[in-house]
Amino acid sequence: MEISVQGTADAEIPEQNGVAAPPALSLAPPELSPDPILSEEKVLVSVEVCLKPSSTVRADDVRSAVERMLEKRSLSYVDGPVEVPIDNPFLMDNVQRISICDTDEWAKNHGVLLFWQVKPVVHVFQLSEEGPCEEPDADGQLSSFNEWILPAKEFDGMWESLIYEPGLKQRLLRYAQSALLFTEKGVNPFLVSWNRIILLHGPPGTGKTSLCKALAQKLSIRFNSRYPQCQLVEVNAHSLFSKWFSESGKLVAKLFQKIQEMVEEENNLVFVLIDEVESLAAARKAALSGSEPSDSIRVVNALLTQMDKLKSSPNVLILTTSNITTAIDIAFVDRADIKAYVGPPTLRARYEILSSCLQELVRTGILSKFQDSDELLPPNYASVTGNMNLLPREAEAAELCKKLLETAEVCEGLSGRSLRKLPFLAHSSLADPTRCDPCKFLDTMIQTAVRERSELPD
Ligand SMILES: Nc1ncnc2c1ncn2[C@@H]1O[C@H](COP(=O)(O)OP(=O)(O)OP(=O)(O)O)[C@@H](O)[C@H]1O
Repeated sequence: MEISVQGTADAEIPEQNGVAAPPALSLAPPELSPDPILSEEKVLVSVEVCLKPSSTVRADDVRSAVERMLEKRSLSYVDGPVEVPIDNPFLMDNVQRISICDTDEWAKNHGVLLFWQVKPVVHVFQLSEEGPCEEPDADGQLSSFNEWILPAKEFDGMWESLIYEPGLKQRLLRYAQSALLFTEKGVNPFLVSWNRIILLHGPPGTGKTSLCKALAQKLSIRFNSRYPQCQLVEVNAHSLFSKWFSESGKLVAKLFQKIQEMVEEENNLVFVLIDEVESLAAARKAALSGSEPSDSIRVVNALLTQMDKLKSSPNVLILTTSNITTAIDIAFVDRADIKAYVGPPTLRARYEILSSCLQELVRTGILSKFQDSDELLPPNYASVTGNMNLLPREAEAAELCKKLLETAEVCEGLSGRSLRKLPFLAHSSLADPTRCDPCKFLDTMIQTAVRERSELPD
């Protein structure tokens, strides 16, 4: 029987074969999501506040100071930096930067987000400068995992630098936030089932590993009131299964023992990043064909069992990546809740990636400024592809945009990794690298891209 979850008890009950059908299960009619323009409901906007490395003040004091500062702001909210007010010595002394995040989706659907529509949620954090901790094993060999304290200086800005089709990053962030919330609230896993495992798959160089690290960094900032400590353990599955094959069993045991110790501390949020998970399937296959020691299958099984064990800990999220979707162990794919395909960059993403490369070269003085102005930014993709009514003085900017768009078109088929290398390769082929304006530089980028594409395997 179909159960309707809409309608009210007063709704007319249709007759079925002359017999009055039983009343449909009545739930309250769904509420329309309130429009903050018309109602009192506010849009939650994350505001991230990065403390200076030297700062020793309490995060709560900074949060209150930033909240007071934002109350005085009568501007619209868009993603990007907010200036630290110079008349606020407390913030000036302690805060490195303040950024507004996640408003882009709202802006896309509804236009401008005005200050009175917003409820800012302030997250205060300080970056760890410790770097990766690689523990050598008993024989002095490098271990098969790296450990980071989050939020780490090395991953700062990574989230913003990754450009995908709209929605992908938000989807991952929301998924991870829900997964942590469900566990936190003690939702019964027999009634509602979810794992805390994400699988990103797609061609090489599309930013999967970086996206996992950036997501872990983001979550460590967003959840820092609940989890004041946060760690990322980066495991390379390939090295786990091939480098010291006979030792693999011990390595898996050692790795998970270490993770288990981290997880036992309930204020610790632990991310386990397993790269190249397709090697699990390869190890199992090799074991079956007899070309590898037969205990490899036990190692794969041990890994899966250990991952299942971790499921009972509320403070772990497992992030995995693979280049070869079809070859991922089916037992593994089944365990992942979110399987997101991360493909090569679209035209828009290529434009934005190349634009951010140019900005960086202008910022560092390698390229001259656009039209000798103070403006570092070439116009964004939307203004290039939309109806751009440029003023005459902006004609030069328009020229630059067109060139950039042309370059992005030529780069079709190149991965994000290759795109980020392109400016370097182009620069190294310049006859006179000391005199470089952005438009001429883009001509060299086009030539370099054509050469790079011709060298791609068929
Ligand atoms: N969509 C993207 N936007 C911006 N930068 C990107 C993008 N994709 C890749 N990159 C750049 O490429 C670099 C390499 O990415 P990363 O190693 O994370 O890719 P991957 O998909 O994990 O590669 P592999 O599968 O070969 O390990 C990133 O650090 C980033 O600079």
